[in-house]
Amino acid sequence: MSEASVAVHADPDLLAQAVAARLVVRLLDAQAERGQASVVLTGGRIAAAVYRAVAALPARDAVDWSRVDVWWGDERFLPSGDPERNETQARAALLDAVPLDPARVHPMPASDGPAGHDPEEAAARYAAELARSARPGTAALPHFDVLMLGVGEDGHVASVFPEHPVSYESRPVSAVRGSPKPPPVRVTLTLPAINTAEEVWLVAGGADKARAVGMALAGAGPVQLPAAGVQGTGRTLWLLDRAAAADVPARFRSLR
Ligand SMILES: O=C(O)[C@H](O)[C@@H](O)[C@H](O)[C@H](O)COP(=O)(O)O
Repeated sequence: MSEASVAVHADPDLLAQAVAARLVVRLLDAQAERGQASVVLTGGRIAAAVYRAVAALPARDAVDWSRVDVWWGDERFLPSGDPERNETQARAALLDAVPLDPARVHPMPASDGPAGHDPEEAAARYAAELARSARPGTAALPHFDVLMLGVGEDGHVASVFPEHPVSYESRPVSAVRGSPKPPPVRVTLTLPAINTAEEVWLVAGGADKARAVGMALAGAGPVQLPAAGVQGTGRTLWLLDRAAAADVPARFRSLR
């Protein structure tokens, strides 16, 4: 497990640009090392800005997109193509613009898909799809080179919400009902699954995130503040704009 580190950028736009540049480099490095790369996407405003910034980067063409696996950390359980789905947002902002292998793009099931209107069944199907991509006999999950997370004002990550039963869940994928952030029904990777990623990046911009970010870095409990329970196996990186970094504890400030 890795110690957290913090990088701060002047404003949300520069934050998105910097995360986009890091993401391209991370995918290139993974492909240089392993011949392929895998990324876990998230939803929300800052994630969409990052995806648009990657699409606009000339260096994105240096990535062999046909050898990138794309997974999602969480999804809003809505019909396929719904504009509120994290998948729809990511496709519009980035995925439709790069030559991915459709077989390597792994959206979470939609509410009008083969799982029917049953988020538990959708979670089970996604867990099975992850397990099929895992190295035989080793694990229930494939290797994730980088897993990106937005951070909610309440400290949620993916769709793991504070004090919600999902924050105690040990299976890798869980249905979520009664989400405090709309829509109420979701599917999410759980903290134990998120924490198998080699690098986890928590991306947050804006003053309304400062409290949650500060408390997570100060060592809050993972049930009270799921962002505090996130740790990549190789690296845990908080990527913030100045406003979101306002309450970062002093011991991380010296690292900037
Ligand atoms: O489905 C979602 O809404 C997300 O995956 C969620 O975890 C999001 O990343 C955070 O709520 C931050 O979202 P913002 O960047 O929009 O604040």
